[in-house]
Amino acid sequence: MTKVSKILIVEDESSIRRVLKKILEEESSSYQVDVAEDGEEGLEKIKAEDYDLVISDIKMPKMDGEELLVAAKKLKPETVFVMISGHGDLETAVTTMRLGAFDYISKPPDLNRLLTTVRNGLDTSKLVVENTILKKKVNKKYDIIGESTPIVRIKEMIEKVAQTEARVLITGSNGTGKELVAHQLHLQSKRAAQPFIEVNCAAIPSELIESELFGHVKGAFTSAVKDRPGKFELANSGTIFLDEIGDMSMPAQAKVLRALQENMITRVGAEKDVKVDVRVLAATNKDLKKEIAEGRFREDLYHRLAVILIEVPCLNDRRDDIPLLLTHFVKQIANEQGTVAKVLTEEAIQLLKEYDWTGNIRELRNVVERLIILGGKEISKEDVELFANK
Ligand SMILES: Nc1ncnc2c1ncn2[C@@H]1O[C@H](COP(=O)(O)OP(=O)(O)OP(=O)(O)O)[C@@H](O)[C@H]1O
Repeated sequence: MTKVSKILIVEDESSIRRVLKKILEEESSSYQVDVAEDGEEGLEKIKAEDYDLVISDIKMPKMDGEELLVAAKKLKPETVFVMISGHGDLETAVTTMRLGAFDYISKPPDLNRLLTTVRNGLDTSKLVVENTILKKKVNKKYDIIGESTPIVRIKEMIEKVAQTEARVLITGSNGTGKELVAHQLHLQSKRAAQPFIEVNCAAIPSELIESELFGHVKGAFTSAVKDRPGKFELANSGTIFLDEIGDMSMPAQAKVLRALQENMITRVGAEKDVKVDVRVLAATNKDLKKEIAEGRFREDLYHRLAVILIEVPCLNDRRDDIPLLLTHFVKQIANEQGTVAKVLTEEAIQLLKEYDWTGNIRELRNVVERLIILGGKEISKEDVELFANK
């Protein structure tokens, strides 16, 4: 069965409205066509119903087509708009394209052109919807699970801070979820549609870090065979996440400090500076105050980075979240493996809740994966005792 495509025609001239409706309904039985007489009525209908495509006249009483487009895109950004432009408003038609309209057709509408545009518009609509679903799936990977007081407090903080441009330093021991916090700060920010670039500062040898972060020009050093942008440039308009910042060498810290102070970077070997617009998030499992006292971390850089501090609590301090995390991981792993999720018995959950997890949620996830592979259909307390290795 073909999927129904819901189309709304917003047009004040009743003759054109009727003709358009008739043409579309005759073209395909899968087109379900609604009509509205002006922008205001159109907006009410868009609020109440999810349309795949809206065909809207530009000149209309009460609310014109451009206003309708802007208001509708705010409510339902994925709605595809085709504008109908009359003699005098070709320029407006071009403007509406910039405001997110898919296409425009001129009055009186040419039949073939109209049907092709509608078909193309509906194809685009399908792609946009699929894309949104995929993005949601990917973003779900970064959901922070937990309802304990410390986690709720962290989520509230993320919500407040994400909207701002403030730099954030995320601290906490290994595997507590610092990376998830950084992803959420990006996803809930205005920069969400722009790149999120992650740099693991501990994994890059100190002699390469400058080129990795700031890029290089051809010939800057032996292996620099061509110009290459660094992570700061790649993150332009978006967010850079400097993970394990406590492991960065002192010379590299000086360069990062300059980038933060001036919003400028210089590729290794280049003469000119490049302006960058990047939000900086950093994380560490080290006690940076101690690192500063021992001369391994620059105090000025610390103050640049830690405008907002988010301390992620370790799992032992939020044991109440363990059952939720267990269910989450069981589902997530079953999903990855394409199998049916197993069930943990109450006793198994209780036992896992009592173990000493230090901070590491990654370890908890590994244990769940092991239990799924080695345990029975229903994961029992005995399975936990045998395979959890705690
Ligand atoms: N609250 C949570 N809800 C769901 N999954 C979580 C949560 N916290 C951590 N995880 C999962 O645990 C693993 C480790 O988390 P993450 O990589 O964010 O930790 P980290 O603190 O950045 O670790 P590291 O210090 O080793 O870089 C990831 O698989 C992550 O998805």
